[in-house]
Amino acid sequence: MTSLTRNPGMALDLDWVLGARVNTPAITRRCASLPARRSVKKDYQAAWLLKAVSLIDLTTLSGDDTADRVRRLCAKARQPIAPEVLDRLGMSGLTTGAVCVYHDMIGAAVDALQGSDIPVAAVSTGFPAGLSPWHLRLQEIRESVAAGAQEIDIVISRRHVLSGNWQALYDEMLAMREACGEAHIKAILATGELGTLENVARASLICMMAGADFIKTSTGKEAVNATLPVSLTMIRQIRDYHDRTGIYVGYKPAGGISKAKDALTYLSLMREELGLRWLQPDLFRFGASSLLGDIERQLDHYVTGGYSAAYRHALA
Ligand SMILES: O=C[C@H](O)COP(=O)(O)O
Repeated sequence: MTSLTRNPGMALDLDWVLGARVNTPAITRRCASLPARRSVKKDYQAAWLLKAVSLIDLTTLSGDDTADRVRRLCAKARQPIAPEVLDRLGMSGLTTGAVCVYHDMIGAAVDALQGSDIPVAAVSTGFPAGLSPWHLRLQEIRESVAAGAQEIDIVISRRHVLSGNWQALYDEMLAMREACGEAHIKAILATGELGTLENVARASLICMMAGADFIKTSTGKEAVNATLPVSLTMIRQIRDYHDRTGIYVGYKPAGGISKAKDALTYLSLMREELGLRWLQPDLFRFGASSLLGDIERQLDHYVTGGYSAAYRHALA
């Protein structure tokens, strides 16, 4: 896989953060027009769906996860699309971007992915609430890295955003990044709990200033997870951060993205707002547990002309 880009971060610039404004009606209008305008057909659609597969953090984050389930997920990450379908599409060697699991499942995932280039991502820091004692959240990051996770998805303290305590959010993010060492850090904002798009924009900037390699929308456990307006708000902050610093930060929408057509809409949004560079696995991932199943069905349909039953793709 493409080696991941790192964000060195910068000093907290509060003027920049507090100056961030979001034109909510304009964001809403732009997002409403996207699914209707986006129309990728036939060969192009198949190619874009294969691209989407390569960008999935194939995820299982359930209380009843077992090593067996994680091993099956890893087998799927190694071979996400049936070889005969891939063959008909003239492609080989396709894998997902990563496998994403809870800390306790890292060992099983690392073992099952031996010999592949697929990284293990772990959700750490008391996922999903992120409210366990501070020293334990940092310790969990260190232990996840020691167990073999190459990517760490942390959750920020929503209360720092809701109370406007930007310095505390910056300090928290900085400490978490340091605890990650060489592992890449994705900052989950839990946008469904941040109240306003302006808060989303400000939290995005703070996390990037404190060195987040990716900013991610949601844990998948909030009442509202990834949405297009939140995505547009976050990726415009990524663009602004890049324009001002030259630094590349990745984007990961997560939670509730389960349909191939929605994945295409997200890819189209990224391409229009940030350009093709942001459609590589080092700068874009889908956090998704069931998206792959629908993409498989659409590709099956493209190749065979008929839809396979969803149960045939139950694992993804
Ligand atoms: O980070 C990934 C999310 O937890 C996955 O959410 P999902 O199960 O709604 O696809």
